[in-house]
Amino acid sequence: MLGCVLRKMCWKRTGARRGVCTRQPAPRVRFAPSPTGFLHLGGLRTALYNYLFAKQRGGAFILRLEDTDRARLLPGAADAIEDMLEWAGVPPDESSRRGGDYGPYVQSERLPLYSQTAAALLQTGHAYYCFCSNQRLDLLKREAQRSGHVPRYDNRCRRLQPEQVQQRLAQGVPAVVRFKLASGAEPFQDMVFGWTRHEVAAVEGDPIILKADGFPTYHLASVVDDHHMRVSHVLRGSEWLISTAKHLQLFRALGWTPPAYAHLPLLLNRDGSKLSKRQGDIFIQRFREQGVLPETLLDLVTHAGSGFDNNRIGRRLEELVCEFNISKITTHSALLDLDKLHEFNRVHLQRRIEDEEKCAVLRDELRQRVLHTHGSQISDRAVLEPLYIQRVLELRKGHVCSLRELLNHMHAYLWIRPRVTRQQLQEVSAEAENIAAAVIQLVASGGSFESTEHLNTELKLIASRLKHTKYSGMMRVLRLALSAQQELVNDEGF
Ligand SMILES: Nc1ncnc2c1ncn2[C@@H]1O[C@H](COP(=O)(O)OP(=O)(O)OP(=O)(O)O)[C@@H](O)[C@H]1O
Repeated sequence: MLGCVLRKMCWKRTGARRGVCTRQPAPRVRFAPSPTGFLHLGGLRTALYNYLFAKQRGGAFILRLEDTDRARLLPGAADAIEDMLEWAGVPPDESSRRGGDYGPYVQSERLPLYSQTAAALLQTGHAYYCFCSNQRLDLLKREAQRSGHVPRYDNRCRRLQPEQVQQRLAQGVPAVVRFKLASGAEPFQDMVFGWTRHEVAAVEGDPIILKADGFPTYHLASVVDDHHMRVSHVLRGSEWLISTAKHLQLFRALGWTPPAYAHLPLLLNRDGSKLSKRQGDIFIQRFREQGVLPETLLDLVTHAGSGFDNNRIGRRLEELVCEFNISKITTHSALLDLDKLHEFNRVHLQRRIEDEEKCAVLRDELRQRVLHTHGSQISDRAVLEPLYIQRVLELRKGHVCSLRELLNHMHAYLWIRPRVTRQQLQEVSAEAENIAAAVIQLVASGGSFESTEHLNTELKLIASRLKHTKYSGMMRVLRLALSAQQELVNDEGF
């Protein structure tokens, strides 16, 4: 805790990493997903690091939806992304749902800003209209591929005379706006990757910034929005690192001060591929449905990567905020280890059970789940009482890793009368009826079951009176009668 306070003070008074003695304004950071799919673990980690960075320094965490790729929009994804951030405990301070001073927070509602900016760039000669048809662009691409070169636009329309441009516009020839890349690369200091330099004009043709349908591409839209939303730090996936040179050129052409950049290592699948919406990867909703707790996911994604002094298990959100240290983020991508999920959830579930307030919520949730799963089969309504549910939670904490597990067939005996036939019991022991009668008598006599030791002594006494059944055989009969399980209940995960 003390470390956290010191880090906050240190950040405010100095330029922290650079050691500059100036007071830093509270940062404004943004998470900017495209609503072309649901939030996955990789996106969640990038969102979380933005959140931690902002909260550690008393700043604002903005959610901006980048919905300019109209062909890939997925209905419902925008809402679902924000729902998942809220569920995960990292809600934005500003978003289209929450409002804020710098909205709209959805790019499709900001189109005039982009067209005005493109017009300004055309005006100052930093951009130009391009009338090249898709056919020509395809041809360029194929030619490059045939000759073993990386395909790139040849900047042909840069050379059009103003009259030619006017004429084509007047004729209604479809046009895009391209940004003139300057040659020569200016290095910049990335907060994670350090000094970086990318000679973009040497490897790429001039990029499109405004499409023929009036929608901006990512490059223009993100620069315009970062400027107008007063974003001070851009923390985004490292796949954008090489585009940053382009973005910095745009900032310069517009006369704007760029934000500081931190490119975050990506979370990868086991096969080394990037977790991505396009592959329908590991969506947060799915984990939630399976009973994974939000703090488990936060723990899992931070554990996979860097950004902390150590890799201990079981950090709560407040601890993540305190302990996050951007200078500890490494440049290499991290493999996601889903095998840890069970262990992490077990730890966090136990913590919730031990927290009075959170446990009350768990009890309600478990009750709902019990009703949903066993509903009409429940003959003893006492199993729905808070005290009973609390007892179940206490007994199974540290063993089960999700509430869902308490509803599987192995745990059905906790809620409904087990279905076992006399024959099944007799197959285990010919003295099954005697055992049952003796145990029923023990219960009816009001024997104290407060301690397991006491209960064991009583049960051993009953076993000693049996002729053909040992204590272990008697226990098998009881287990079968009470739980319909032949073997000990094994906790099996989600
Ligand atoms: N696997 C990942 N690990 C870490 N950050 C990621 C990962 N995938 C995406 N991000 C980051 O999350 C933010 C939002 O990403 P976005 O919504 O574009 O998701 P995406 O999975 O990259 O999408 P798509 O694959 O559909 O292009 C971006 O900053 C992006 O860099």
